[in-house]
Amino acid sequence: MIKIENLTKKFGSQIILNNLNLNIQDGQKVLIMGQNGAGKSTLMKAILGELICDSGSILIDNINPIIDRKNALRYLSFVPQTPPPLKLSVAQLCEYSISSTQTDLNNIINYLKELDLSYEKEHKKPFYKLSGGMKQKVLIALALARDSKTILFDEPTANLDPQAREKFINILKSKFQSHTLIFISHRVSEVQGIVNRVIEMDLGNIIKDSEV
Ligand SMILES: Nc1ncnc2c1ncn2[C@@H]1O[C@H](COP(=O)(O)OP(=O)(O)OP(=O)(O)O)[C@@H](O)[C@H]1O
Repeated sequence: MIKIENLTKKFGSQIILNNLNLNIQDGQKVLIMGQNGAGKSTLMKAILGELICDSGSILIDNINPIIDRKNALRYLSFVPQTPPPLKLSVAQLCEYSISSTQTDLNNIINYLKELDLSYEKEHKKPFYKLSGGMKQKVLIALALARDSKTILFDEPTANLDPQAREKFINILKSKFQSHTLIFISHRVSEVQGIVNRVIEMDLGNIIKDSEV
């Protein structure tokens, strides 16, 4: 369970997260929406322990991700909005993920295959030379293969073609029913049929929180 209490984050004098309270139960599929600059990515960074907030608390299964990030990250995977410009080859990136998270290479390869990306064909390529959609597929496959209890996705389908998007959604529907999934997206249609809760943010506040 993710438990967020009275979380406030400011950048300079600008309040980005405004005394936010939010509980996400195990197994929930949550979409976080809101206009550009509403604070969605900032909230995700805070959950991942990447950002120290000014006040309030976050607990992930009773672990504070700022104090014990390594332990908190055992339960969390993350697919970022902007893939990092890594010089590592796809194979090296997979090896890194395997060594740091006990992921199985066959799992990664299978998810890539399901998303129509051939590991055989692409594994020697530097990650930064892949197309935007291919990068996204690699990051999605790495996150899914970790099989962590909670997976956070920041605009995961933004670079995917319609077929890959459908395949991604089908994988989540068939294999990740019991996981906690948290998406940031501007479009409900992107994650329709998966999410059961929609949260809308505006200027650092939760302005709507509804079951769907
Ligand atoms: N490191 C930073 N330093 C200063 N301001 C920041 C920083 N990171 C984010 N902000 C500001 O915080 C606000 C919220 O940004 P955030 O990225 O959380 O928005 P978002 O809801 O994810 O937007 P988008 O839909 O555009 O991705 C913005 O006004 C942004 O300029």
